Amino acid sequence: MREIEQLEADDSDLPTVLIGSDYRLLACNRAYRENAVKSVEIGRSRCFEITHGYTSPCHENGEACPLQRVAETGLAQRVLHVHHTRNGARYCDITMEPVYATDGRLLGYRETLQGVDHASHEPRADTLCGQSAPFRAMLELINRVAPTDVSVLLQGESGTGKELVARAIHDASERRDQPFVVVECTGLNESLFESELFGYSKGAFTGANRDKPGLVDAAHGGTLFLDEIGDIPLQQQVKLLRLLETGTYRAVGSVETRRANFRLVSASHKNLPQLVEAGEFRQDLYFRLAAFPIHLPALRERIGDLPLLCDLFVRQQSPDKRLTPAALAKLSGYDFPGNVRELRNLLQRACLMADDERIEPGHLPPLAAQAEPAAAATGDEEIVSLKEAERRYLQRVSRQFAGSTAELASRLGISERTLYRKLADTTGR
Ligand SMILES: Nc1ncnc2c1ncn2[C@@H]1O[C@H](COP(=O)(O)OP(=O)(O)OP(=O)(O)O)[C@@H](O)[C@H]1O
Repeated sequence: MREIEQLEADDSDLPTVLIGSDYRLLACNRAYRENAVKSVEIGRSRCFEITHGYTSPCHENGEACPLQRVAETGLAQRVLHVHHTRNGARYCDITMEPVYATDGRLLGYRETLQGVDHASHEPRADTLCGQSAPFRAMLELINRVAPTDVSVLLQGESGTGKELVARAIHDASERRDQPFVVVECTGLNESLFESELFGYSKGAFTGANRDKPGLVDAAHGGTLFLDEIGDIPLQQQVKLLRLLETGTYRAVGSVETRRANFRLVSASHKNLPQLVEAGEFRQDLYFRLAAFPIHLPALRERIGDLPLLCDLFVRQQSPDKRLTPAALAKLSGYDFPGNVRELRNLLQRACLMADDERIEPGHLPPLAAQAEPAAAATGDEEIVSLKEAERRYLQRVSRQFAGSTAELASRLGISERTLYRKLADTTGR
């Protein structure tokens, strides 16, 4: 029972708890008690009651239960959950492992809860916001890699949040108090590339009338974020590779070799493996950059996050305004080639166009519809449930209709309240 005494006496800030096979708490530290919204009763309280407010285990509520997995496999597990804490509901990175007595008997399961500050499942400024499965899968990868020094490659379409993710990785790393330096690689020609990245010494070229440190110097101790890395021409790729392989560099016009100290995060909207295949990107450099690749889902792949993101951007622009369900339905049928950035810009404009607190479909610009399955033209009409047909129809008409929700409801022969409810179902995918 030394484990129990040790845990009760543990004064660290990481909430930690020992849980029995029946989900009851056997011991916990001070941080766990202070973090909990309910009072913790050792021997009585069950883990899912304290952290989720559930009355039954997480797996019966649609969430992965780490205890169940550890019991099955005997191996440590790490999962991402949303927990109720004193600071509200927040993402929590959970690690669970079995704990054995010296005689080999299973004592219970030790769970540590690491709060995630860089992401939120509610609208919160300056964090990565999302709830959908593709978003959570991305967040799990971010949380795993952030505390290490491994090079990360972010791949995703323009506007998917690559710079935001790069910052999140920096903020969640040991280097968070050191600089985060962004290098926009597009448009850096050969001489600019070297002098920007490595700096130059006085007299290196005409106009160099003083020593100038480069971005690698500026990032010393911190994170260097190379954005649009796919745009670097082959000659510069060699120089970057040399920097990464030797960990050293020389300022232009200098003979002094300097040692670099940065964590590398790079990003590209281009498909780098395809560029490698086409001979436009060096394979050896690609392998160095992509030690840990992370795919950032396009907004259309995580359309379930649309209501949350709309809420975030409308609140930021005009805290008193709200998007009507009809306007949300119009947005949800759109493809968003410009992703989250396009959504943010579109809502900024809509906030300016709406005179009262309701943002209606007419306040949004015309949006090209997503391609519908071309069935009718071939005569092979797809058979779907009437509910699904209604969903598709409502999405289509709310996209096309430029008037208010009240006018649309009247044209459809239903009350405005019924239309609101149906449209909310339509977007709650
Ligand atoms: N998950 C998210 N939660 C909140 N805001 C987001 C999220 N993803 C992106 N954004 C916002 O969308 C905008 C675009 O993000 P960002 O500049 O990071 O994208 P990017 O992928 O780096 O774009 P580009 O490839 O064009 O440089 C920013 O305002 C950013 O704050």
